[in-house]
Parts: sequence; C-alpha cells; structure tokens
Amino acid sequence: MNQLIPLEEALETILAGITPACQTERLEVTQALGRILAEPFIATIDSPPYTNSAMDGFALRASDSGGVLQVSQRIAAGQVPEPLAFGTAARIFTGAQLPDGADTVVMQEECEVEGDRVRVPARREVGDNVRLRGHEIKAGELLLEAGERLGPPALGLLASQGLANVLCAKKPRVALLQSGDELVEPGSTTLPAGAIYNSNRSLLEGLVLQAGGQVVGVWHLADTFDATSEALQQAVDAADVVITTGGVSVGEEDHVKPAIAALGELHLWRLALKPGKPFAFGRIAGKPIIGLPGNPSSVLVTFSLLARPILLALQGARDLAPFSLWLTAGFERRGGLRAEYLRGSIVSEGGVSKVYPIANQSSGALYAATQSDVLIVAPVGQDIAEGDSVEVIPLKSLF
Ligand SMILES: Nc1nc2c(c(=O)[nH]1)N[C@H]1C(S)=C(S)[C@@H](COP(=O)(O)OP(=O)(O)OC[C@H]3O[C@@H](n4cnc5c(N)ncnc54)[C@H](O)[C@@H]3O)O[C@H]1N2
Ligand code: MOO
Repeated sequence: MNQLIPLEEALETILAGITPACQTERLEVTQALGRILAEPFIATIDSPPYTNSAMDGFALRASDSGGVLQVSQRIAAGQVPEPLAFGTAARIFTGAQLPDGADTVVMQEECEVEGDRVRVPARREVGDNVRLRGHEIKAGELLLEAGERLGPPALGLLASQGLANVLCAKKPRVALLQSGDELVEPGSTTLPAGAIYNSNRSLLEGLVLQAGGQVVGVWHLADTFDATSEALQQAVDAADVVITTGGVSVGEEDHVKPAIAALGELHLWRLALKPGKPFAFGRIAGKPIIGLPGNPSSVLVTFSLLARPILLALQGARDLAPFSLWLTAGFERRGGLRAEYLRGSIVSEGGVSKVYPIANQSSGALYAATQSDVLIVAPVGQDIAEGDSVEVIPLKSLF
C-alpha cells in the first residue's frame, strides 16, 4: 500500500462498491429541498395549461390589427372568457386565458383607448405576446429523472404540476469521528498549551448536511487504538457511513487505519492528491468507513472529491462528480507528482475571468479556504502557463 493511488482510480474502486441504500420516504414538496428524487417524474398536465396572455393589453385577431375595435369583454387572470366576437378586441391581463378566436395580444402601452373602443397598431403577428397551451411542457413528457437533486426550480416545477408530495431517497445516516488528543471543543474559553479547537466537526457537519446526509452521532477520540476501535464499532452500529478525521497518516499516534483493518477491511490508503494524501477507505460490517486526513483544508478537499460522491451515490444521485468549468489561469505552475486542488480566487480583468491560487495553500489553513471561490485542478505532471485554460470547481457548487 505504499504506492500513491490516482484519485480517479480510488473513486472508481470506491463507487463500484456503493449501491443506493434504496430507502425512500415521501416528503412534502416544500420540505424536499436538496433531496434526491427516487422516481422519475412525468408531466401530468400541459404547461401552460391553457393559452394565455404574456402582457396586460388587448387580445384580438392579428388580421384586425391597424383598426379601431370595439372592446367586447374584459378577461382577468382566473376568468374563463367567451369566444371573441368578430371584429372586436378583449381587454386582457397577464396570465389570463385567451378567448377562442384571438391569436395575438397587443401591449396596452401601444394602444389608444377611446371610450369602449381601442385603436391598435398595424401589422401585429399571430402569436405575439401569446403563451400557447403546452408550449413549455406536454403531459406525458419526462420532466425529472430518478436521481436528480431537487433544487428550488425543480421544487417549483413539481408544484406547477400540482404535486404536493414527492418520493425521495432517505438521508444517509453519518457518524463523525475526530481523532486527536490536541483537540478541545469550541466553547471552552481557555485553550491549553498544545491544544487546538476541534474545527473539523463543524466543517463536516455542514459538508455532510449539504451533501444530503444527516449526522447521527459525533465521537471525539483519544489517540489510542482501543478508543479508536471502540468508537468505530459504536459509530458503525449507529450509522450508514462513518467519516473520521485525523489519525490516518504514518505516525504511531495514527490508529484509524489499523482499527479499520482489525474490525473490517481497509480497501485503500494514500492518494496521489494534494491536499489529502493520507485518505483511507474501508468497510466495517459492510458499511463504508471514510478516513479523511486531519488538516482542515484536506478535509474540505477530500470530502468534496471523495466523501460527497459516496453520500450522493448512497442516495441514488445521478451526478456524483462536482460541477466544474474552465477559466483562464492568471498564474504559472509546474506539474507535481500529486494532483493538486489549489484554493483559488476569481478576478475579472478586462472582461476576462482569471483564476489565481490564494497565497496560503497550507492544508491546515481554513481561513484561506473561506477566502477562496474555487478549487483549481492541477493534474499530475501537467505544467500550467499563464493564459492556459484550467478546470475549476466552484466552492459554492459543493455546499
Ligand atoms: N512522515 C509523514 N508525516 C506526514 C505525512 C506523511 O506522508 N509522512 N503526511 C502529512 C499529511 S499530507 C497530512 S494531511 C497529515 C495528515 O495526518 P493525519 O490524517 O494523521 O492527521 P493528524 O496528524 O491527526 O492531524 C493533522 C493536522 O490536522 C489537525 N487536526 C486534526 N484534527 C483536527 C480537528 N478535528 N480540527 C482541527 N484540526 C485538526 C491536527 O492538529 C494536525 O495539525 O499528516 C502529515 N504528516
Ligand atoms: O496531503 Mo496533506 O492533506 O497535504 O496536508
């Protein structure tokens, strides 16, 4: 296990063994934000459900444009109109149903009202300012596939189809273990010599939540093999997935790997990844154990690249990879032996969005991560020259 494993290979190995938990629950649409849809959703109604006006104005036949027309009816949204009498116009409001016979709407700003008549400009086209029934969606169309993550637009879409409840994957139950004798919980006002506050817990609670998981237990471990094994066993009993931080490197105080190996099996350890080299993955009682390094920025990166896809796969999500795009490098850099995920910021220069690594790339530096917009992907052995296109993962797309 001394060879550094490429990230892609590690991900492939891990994800090949993850099957969706298949547990589902029916939720109110208003409560389903961020959840993974467990069944495809097929449109039950056309959208718009009836042909309607896109403007406040007058509905008429395009062939009557250019004349002065009698206003024969008034149609507000929610009313059912009469068919439009020949040679007349209907006062109509945005969203109101178009009367049979009308085929165009003229905005009121372009019309002149003269008592109960209206002068409409010439040369209006059929279909102007008209939203046709089924123009956007036809009943029977597949709107959302199973595995889709429900963002606000998807929730609005479901509601627009009259849906009040939706079948979603249950949230995977996650146990968090932090190892480190140096860790003190936030809230204690004095920090003893040699101690630091436990920041990984808060960091991970947020990351897990944003990846659709729920934290069901938190263990803070003493740096001993026995304490680590005991907590791992308890965590496995309580959760579907266990995420540990710290204690996965090569020192004598690093007990996570031997404890995983003793209680179950260790599948892989050490990636060609920076930060995040000591990442470990194994199983105990068949449940995934994700061993993240202790350094907070390593936690952010390894969670985003490895733990997040695992949590999403357990929910049956379709898109497991982080969203990425390509921007112009404002820097140059030599390729290394590990794929590096640099914390970076985006600067707009003369209309071009350029990306720069922030100065502090220490894997212990969490403040630096809060100042970053993106993770810049620097592949193994690949030099980057200023002006090159580089792949970036917006941090906001991860949480
Ligand atoms: N001889 C070697 N030493 C190290 C190697 C190596 O290959 N050879 N790898 C280095 C790398 S890279 C990393 S990353 C770290 C990871 O070590 P561990 O995962 O065992 O983590 P710890 O040693 O327990 O902690 C590392 C660092 O992070 C701080 N930490 C830990 N937990 C928390 C927490 N909950 N909240 C805030 N900060 C935390 C801890 O105090 C350490 O400073 O190993 C290198 N060493
Ligand atoms: O690989 Mo470590 O996570 O750089 O600090």
